Amino acid sequence: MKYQEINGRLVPEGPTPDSSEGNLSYLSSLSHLNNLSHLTTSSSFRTSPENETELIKEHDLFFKAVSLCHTVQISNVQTDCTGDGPWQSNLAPSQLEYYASSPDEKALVEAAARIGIVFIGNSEETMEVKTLGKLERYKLLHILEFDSDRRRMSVIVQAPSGEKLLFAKGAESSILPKCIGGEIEKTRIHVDEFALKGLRTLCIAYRKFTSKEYEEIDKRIFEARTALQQREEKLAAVFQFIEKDLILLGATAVEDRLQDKVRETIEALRMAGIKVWVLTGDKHETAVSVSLSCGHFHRTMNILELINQKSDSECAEQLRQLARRITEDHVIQHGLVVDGTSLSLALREHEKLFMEVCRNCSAVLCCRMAPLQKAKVIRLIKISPEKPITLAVGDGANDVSMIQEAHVGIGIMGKEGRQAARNSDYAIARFKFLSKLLFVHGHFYYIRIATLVQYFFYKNVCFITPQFLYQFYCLFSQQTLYDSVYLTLYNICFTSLPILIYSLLEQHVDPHVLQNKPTLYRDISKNRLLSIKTFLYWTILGFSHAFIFFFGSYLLIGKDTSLLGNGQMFGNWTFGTLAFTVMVITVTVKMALETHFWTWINHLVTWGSIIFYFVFSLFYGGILWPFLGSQNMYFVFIQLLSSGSAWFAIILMVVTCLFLDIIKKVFDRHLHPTSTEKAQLTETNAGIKCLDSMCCFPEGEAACASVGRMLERVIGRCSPTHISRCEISLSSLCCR
Ligand SMILES: Nc1ncnc2c1ncn2[C@@H]1O[C@H](COP(=O)(O)OP(=O)(O)OP(=O)(O)O)[C@@H](O)[C@H]1O
Ligand SMILES: [Mg+2]
Repeated sequence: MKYQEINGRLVPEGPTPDSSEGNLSYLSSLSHLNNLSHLTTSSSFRTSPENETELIKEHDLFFKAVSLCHTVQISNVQTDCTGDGPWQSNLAPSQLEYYASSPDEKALVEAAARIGIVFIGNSEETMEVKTLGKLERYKLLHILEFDSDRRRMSVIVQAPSGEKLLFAKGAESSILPKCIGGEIEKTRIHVDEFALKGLRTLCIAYRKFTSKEYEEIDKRIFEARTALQQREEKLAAVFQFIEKDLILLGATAVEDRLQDKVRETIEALRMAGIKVWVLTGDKHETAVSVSLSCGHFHRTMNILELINQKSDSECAEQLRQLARRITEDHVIQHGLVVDGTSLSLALREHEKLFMEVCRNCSAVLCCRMAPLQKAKVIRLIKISPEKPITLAVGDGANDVSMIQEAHVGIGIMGKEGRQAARNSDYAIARFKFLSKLLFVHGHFYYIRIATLVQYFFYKNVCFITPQFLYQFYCLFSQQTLYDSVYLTLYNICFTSLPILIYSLLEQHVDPHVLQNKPTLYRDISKNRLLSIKTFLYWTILGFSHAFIFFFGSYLLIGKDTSLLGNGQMFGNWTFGTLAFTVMVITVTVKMALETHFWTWINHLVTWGSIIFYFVFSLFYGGILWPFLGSQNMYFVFIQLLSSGSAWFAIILMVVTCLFLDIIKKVFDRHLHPTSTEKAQLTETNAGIKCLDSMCCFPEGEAACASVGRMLERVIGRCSPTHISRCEISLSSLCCR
């Protein structure tokens, strides 16, 4: 806890971890007010005996509220070690391990424990708190659960004295309007100050119930919870009825530290041509401050605001003004801040105008968003005229709806539980891994899938077109060009493995280059590799290859040509087999030409497929198989291979087919290479690659340093050409 604010008095520095009994000196010091003067800002505060008791009461109630109003759980393992369970009153707080779905709650309960008000366990019916070593049992009557629309939660407890109390905590916008007592205005100012520092704030309040009041609300809660229809609405109405007439106790501010490399990751996303929007439930000031610190907003940016709009017309006017400012202000970049209520007004009737403003802003920040609003924003972007692909990243339960709405949903397994991760398409452990996920794995899989799909079309066009052309020469007699076994095995055995292995292993550029140069991602943006142009290219390539297979075979071993030494001529099946053989080789070598990353598996399946075809054909046609009724291919393949001219025909046709493709590739690469193609030329040192990945782990860093030193020594013995290469590798080591 960074700050606490108790009834208008600001405590600038939070308590520090202390003894096993909590920071007893802190609370006991409350009774010696000379120690307390530095904690207060209220000038009206005097250290008189009445104030002293009042202050102790306020502090006590505030911390009681903090340690009772939550849904934190205690780890059983930790509590087992002293006595017989979590109810042990002599349990040392340092042995307690708190678990919560909200990191704020955990921080607050831990902070209260350090002060000396230790939450030591709960069951369905009681909550136990130890105040300065004295055990107090609170009967837990009801929990009014937190939800992101209400932005608050409450508990109703029965104090040991028998009093029935409601403790509520939540966003200042949802608690302060419900308060009728306490230092509301002072607290509001303090909360704003905290938020400007980028801290996450919560307000804490309480209410006392008379027994009659409690009976009434108990009845209402029971009715709502057991309702068979519209339970949610009924519960919301009851919560609304209960959480009112509160007395403000104070506010808390918790620092929500950014994970490491958030700034770098956001910068990389931007360089990759990805537009970043931040959607958060946080307060406006907190959200802006966090956006500035994470690099979403820059100091040089012109920040436009659409906040606190009350009506449609006011909102429309503000939007028009913003649109005007964007055209008039000669600033390169604009950032837009919009809050939940203004956003719903903007989307009601002025959707187009709003989108127009957003389109001209390089960064958009939406704060105080309810979960469904986050999903709505994603839908709005999805259906905008540009039809962009949306990706949502979130870590909390309030991000689930937006994760599900986006084309790609990514959940971060973090302090806020696993709900987001469980509902996502991909789950990552840290935000920084997003760049590797997109720029390395995303890029690889896009290339792999794009090639896989188009190659399949290509190889089947190659396969079926000669059969079609053949019909013109066999009087449409339904005679097949290839034997039925070849027809069956073409896609299953002869040409399946190279593309399968390609689509699993291909790395067209070194992964480190991809990660360090996010701009390469632009080469595959807008589905560039699956565009009509590339699809047509592959299809035309397939047709041209098929024409070469068919007419090449026809010309080279046509009916009047004798190709065997003894004057024998080839028949129908030999003609078909020749075309088929050329096809299997061409299609496989074409895959080899597409492959940039050669492993032994690629070699095995590529050359293995061709060898398998030959070996299979030799056995298939070379033996009279007893279980085959008729064997059209008997000795056909062997006869084909025994002709030198057939070998010449095969080589000539394969080379002709691939030559066209190679020429196109060479011209393309030299005349207008893409950045990815340029990067492919960047030399990468295989030895350094494994070092690089080693450095990603903390344990690897020490090893890296020593290897780095060793390399430096080795450089001294290198030739000048090698030195420059080593230096690049070394500098990449030193960056870490
Ligand atoms: N456990 C809680 N108890 C009471 N109030 C809470 C709790 N968690 C959050 N709040 C309040 O409700 C607000 C909205 O919370 P929500 O979880 O929707 O978004 P967030 O956690 O602030 O931001 P993000 O969208 O970045 O996760 C918070 O800003 C906070 O003021
Ligand atoms: Mg949250």
